[in-house]
Amino acid sequence: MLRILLMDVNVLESELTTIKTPSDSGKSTEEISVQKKPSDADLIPINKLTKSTLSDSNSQSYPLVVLVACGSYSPITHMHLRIFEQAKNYLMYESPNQKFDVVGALLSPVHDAYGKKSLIRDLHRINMCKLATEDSSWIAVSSWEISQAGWTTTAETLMKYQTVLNSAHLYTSDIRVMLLCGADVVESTKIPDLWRPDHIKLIFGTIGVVVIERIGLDLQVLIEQDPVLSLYKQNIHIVPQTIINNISATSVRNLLANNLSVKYLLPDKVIKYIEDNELYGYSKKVAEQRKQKYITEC
Ligand SMILES: Nc1ncnc2c1ncn2[C@@H]1O[C@H](COP(=O)(O)OP(=O)(O)OP(=O)(O)O)[C@@H](O)[C@H]1O
Ligand SMILES: NC(=O)c1ccc[n+]([C@@H]2O[C@H](COP(=O)(O)O)[C@@H](O)[C@H]2O)c1
Repeated sequence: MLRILLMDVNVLESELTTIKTPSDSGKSTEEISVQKKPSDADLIPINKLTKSTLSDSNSQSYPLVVLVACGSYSPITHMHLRIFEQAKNYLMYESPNQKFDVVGALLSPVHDAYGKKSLIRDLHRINMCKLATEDSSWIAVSSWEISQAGWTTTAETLMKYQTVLNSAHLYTSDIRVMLLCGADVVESTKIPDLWRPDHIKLIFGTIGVVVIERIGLDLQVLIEQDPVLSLYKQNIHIVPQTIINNISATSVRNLLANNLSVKYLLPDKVIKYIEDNELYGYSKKVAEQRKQKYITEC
């Protein structure tokens, strides 16, 4: 089968021949690169945005929201996907305070230049995120961050998405981008020099944040005790974890490095991609050797 790939030449020129992309049929693919400079519209998909639902069924109208989750996704897990659903449930139906009409979400993998040791190449992370969200009617993957010349701060990324959504004129009322993250990201604002003070003010004070609780971290206390975050607590929506799920990408990488099963921690399509491309230390040879040993011993 002949497969044509459209890729951002700025970032991916050198990668084209070596990376196996998701194949619909599961058969082998031949890759040809067609070089094209992608526009923001190519990189920031808006095709999955839904119509407003809460506002339609009530005389009252609710602010329209697109959730944006910036992160490493190395690799994407079921927990990363789950936080979108948790946030949507909470903002639309469970929150005792202001409710929001969640019309879509963008999953925004970070640029390789962010420099975290655990990051594998951004094209792999994007491909896995796309496979993981194929079946979602409302979560889309943005390649905008990885297509920039270097790392983009979260505040700049959110502002970019807000601008693109504003100029698309999709709804009669305003649409608002909000940051979706786990509690560890909020905690990281305390790390000296990691976040610019004006960015903290912009993200927490103006844009708004939806935070998913993580085991071992008391968010209420963290926010109350922080002189800056406590100023913006009205704008920080804390989503309780009613079903505790603590899958971490770190533990998934550790399992893969030891050629151990990660089934049910990640979508099957993502597992197949990792195995096909032998990512995170997973080795087909070791897997085959183990299989042979098992057969011989039985
Ligand atoms: N178990 C979890 N509970 C709540 N939020 C989570 C959980 N796992 C990840 N997240 C959130 O998902 C987003 C993307 O996560 P990211 O890939 O950057 O880090 P991570 O999953 O903690 O990975 P790593 O283990 O590599 O540090 C972040 O906002 C993070 O806080
Ligand atoms: N100053 C900033 O804007 C800033 C600082 C640290 C992390 N982040 C973002 O947070 C996300 C998660 O990063 P970690 O995986 O390091 O927690 C990434 O998308 C990263 O870009 C942003």
